[in-house]
Amino acid sequence: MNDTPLPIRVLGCSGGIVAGQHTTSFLVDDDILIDAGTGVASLTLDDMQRIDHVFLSHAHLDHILCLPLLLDAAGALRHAPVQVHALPETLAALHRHVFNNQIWPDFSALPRGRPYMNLVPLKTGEVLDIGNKRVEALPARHSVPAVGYAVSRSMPAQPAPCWVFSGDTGPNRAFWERVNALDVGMLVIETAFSDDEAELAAASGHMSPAVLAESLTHIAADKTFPIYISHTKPAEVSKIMGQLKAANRNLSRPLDVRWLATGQLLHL
Ligand SMILES: Nc1ncnc2c1ncn2[C@@H]1O[C@@H]2COP(=O)(O)O[C@H]2[C@H]1O
Repeated sequence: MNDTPLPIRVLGCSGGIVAGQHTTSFLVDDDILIDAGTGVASLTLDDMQRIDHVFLSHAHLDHILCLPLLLDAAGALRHAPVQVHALPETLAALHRHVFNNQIWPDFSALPRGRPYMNLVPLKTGEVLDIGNKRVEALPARHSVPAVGYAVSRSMPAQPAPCWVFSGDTGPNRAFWERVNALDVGMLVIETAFSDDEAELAAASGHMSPAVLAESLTHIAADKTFPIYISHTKPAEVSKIMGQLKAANRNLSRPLDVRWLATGQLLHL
């Protein structure tokens, strides 16, 4: 059914590893994985086998770490290669540095005749319809080529609310322009560092609370949706949340800012 709520399992949403937390990975329905961080390790073999499409936001380790292991665990159980979608630069980096037959087998060519994955380049702004779901690659500004994603039910007759994921990004007007044009049901946006680390956040293409608060002023006045904070660095979680709450209180229009947790189940 096209109008049933779209379940999104937060397998991981942390900016680093620590007991009980995992790095970025979201399971949309049961067949689309957005990023493949350490959260993938909490899936059963049955869960892994059902994943037909993996969308990667960028090539950094915390977002791709479990892809090689996922393919090794579930590849032989599947009848078709997993479609791995990402920017061409991301796919090239993966192929060169990970699936190079040294760090890991090249599963885009192995096993011979029935490889476990198919690398599918995408462009920022591209929209893919996958069964009854729609995935759009959104602009992001990070230290390496990156995208975010908007995911929704495909509804031919009417726009459906989207789950929007910023990916790793610093401030980026193009992202907010697209967000304002979409029917957003909920937004997951990163705030990796506290304001004390604002310099590092800027150098590494991330948000800090003051920068995020300024960015949130770009949301059109008629838009309301929950804003979930992700990708916080484990050593700074409480500092980031404290600073973000204070910055949000000072906005002329305070927003519905929430904390995203590993294991959370979102319904769009
Ligand atoms: N110049 C830097 N100095 C220290 N740490 C960095 C620097 N650049 C990037 N990093 C860290 O490396 C991490 C790579 O993944 P992230 O972008 O999530 O977050 C980044 C920071 O935590």
